[in-house]
Amino acid sequence: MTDTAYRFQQGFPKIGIRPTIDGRRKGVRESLEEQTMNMARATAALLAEHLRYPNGEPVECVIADTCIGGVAESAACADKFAKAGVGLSITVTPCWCYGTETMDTDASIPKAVWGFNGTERPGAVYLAAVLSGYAQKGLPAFGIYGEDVQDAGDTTVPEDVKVKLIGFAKAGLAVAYMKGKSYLSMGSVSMGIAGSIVNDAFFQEYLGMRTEYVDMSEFVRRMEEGIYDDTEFKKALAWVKEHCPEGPDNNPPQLRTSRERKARDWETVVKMTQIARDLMVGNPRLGELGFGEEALGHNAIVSGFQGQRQWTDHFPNGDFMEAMLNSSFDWNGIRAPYIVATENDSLNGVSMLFGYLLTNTAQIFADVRTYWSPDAVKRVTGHSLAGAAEGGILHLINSGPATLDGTGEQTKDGKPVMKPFWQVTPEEADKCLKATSWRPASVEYFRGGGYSSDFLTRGGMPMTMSRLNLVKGIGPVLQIAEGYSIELPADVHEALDKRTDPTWPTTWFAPTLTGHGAFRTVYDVMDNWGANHGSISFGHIGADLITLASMLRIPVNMHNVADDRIFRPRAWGLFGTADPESADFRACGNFGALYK
Ligand SMILES: C[C@H](O)[C@@H](O)[C@@H](O)C(=O)CO
Ligand SMILES: [Mn+2]
Repeated sequence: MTDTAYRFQQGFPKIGIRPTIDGRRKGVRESLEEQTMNMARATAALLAEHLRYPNGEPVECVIADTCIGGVAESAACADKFAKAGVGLSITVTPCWCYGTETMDTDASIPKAVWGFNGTERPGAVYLAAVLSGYAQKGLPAFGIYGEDVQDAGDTTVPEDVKVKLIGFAKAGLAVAYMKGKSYLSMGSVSMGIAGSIVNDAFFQEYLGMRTEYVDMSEFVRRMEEGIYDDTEFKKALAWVKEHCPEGPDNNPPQLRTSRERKARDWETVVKMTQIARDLMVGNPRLGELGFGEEALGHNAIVSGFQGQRQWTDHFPNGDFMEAMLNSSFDWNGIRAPYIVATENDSLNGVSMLFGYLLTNTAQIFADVRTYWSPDAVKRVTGHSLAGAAEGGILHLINSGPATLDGTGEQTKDGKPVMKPFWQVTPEEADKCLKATSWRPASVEYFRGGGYSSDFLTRGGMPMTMSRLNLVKGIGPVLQIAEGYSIELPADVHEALDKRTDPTWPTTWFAPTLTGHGAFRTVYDVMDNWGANHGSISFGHIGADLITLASMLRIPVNMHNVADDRIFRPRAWGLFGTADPESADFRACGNFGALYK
């Protein structure tokens, strides 16, 4: 079985489509059956065309067996959906129907209603009626209503409706897919980083996820007792020798380790990579080797590795393991990334998970290290920042865990991009590997050695940095900054990079400014960042993150997404419309965590 087939054998949540209808027979219902079912079919076709599951297959929709005119048909549909593994629902209708009788009352699944904007029958009146019912019952639902009136026979889905259907479905699938999966904590708290205090109540109540914990000594046990696939190890080590060039040792001469020691470190970091992956998702080969329990894994969709300091004070650091697992390729070929947070920062891991599930692309994990003002750059390099970097830049850099996809060596129409694994070509994977060197770890920090990935992200990529923070008294809060990766002249990058640890991967990032709040200046973005880390996703996905956060009842405390791209449940407007940021906090607080 391939890596991808094995990992995704549990399957994926389906999208349930509910065509609702006016139940009156002898004329009304009969005249609407076909138009209503056509809306359901058009919605299913649209979503299957535009959305893919993490394994690259088109998403699947399940349509109710009949149109839903009343509660009996609602119940039959709920039954069908439960059996089919539906994780989110979209109700569609061109006409008036009976609100509370036809609504979907399963509180845990995200819901949307598309009310056809026509004149012959009042679909939009039903939409308003049923959304008031959802609000009254504490079941927030998304309302979709095309801006322009359509004729009754028009089976097309207007552009504005398409955007909303896709936006809702993408976020709803993320909610449904993470439910029941695990965060695997490998080790405990890293260097007092609060995000690595893995909070089980948050995972359980907000994400529907489990938290699993293993001590890092499990790596030692598996290495010493041979609980890994040695055939794969040999193949991996040979591949690493060919594709992962070792960079220069930046340590002071007296701290440099011997060639023998470096060779041993390579073996250890490859084994660590195999072991972390096996811990996350299991490995059927371990079963064949007589390790049935270990073969099963922890059903983890995201994990974190403490590393610093107990592990890294003695063993090679986790950088190679984290960087490779977070990438879309390794010695087994091109495959979906595993999501692994460094320093076991589970909250940044969740931000990575959100970005991954919304895009199917690999994520960059980084320290939000330095704000470089235009004046400071000018002072130390003589260079004047311009274009998207005009207002200053952020230096995103951390030992290791940034995906190698973050080199920007995949391209579309000649421009750097990060792609879902099924679009990545072997040549592109090779280019990402060639753009990365593996520098012997800084031994002052990492006494146990290891290798840190060193690369520079290509400029001009639209990117979104996000971060989940926990605040006592509120709970989780999400922050989002859309912007661009920046390409500096080589000597300017050199000069700035050499002032910190040059063995780590760098992304120069310029957030898009709005002129107010946290986006008045780049300095303000840095000054308002809630923690030491951020997760960076390719593309401008701020709107999708906001939709997802609202489904999970996580308020967004700062973002630079234009108002007309924001899509939240209709009830959010009932908490105030002039200041949606504050209303979001009230709405999330009022409805509470999705699985409470
Ligand atoms: C080597 C250092 O301990 C780094 O790992 C540290 O600066 C961080 O990344 C903190 O987030
Ligand atoms: Mn860090």
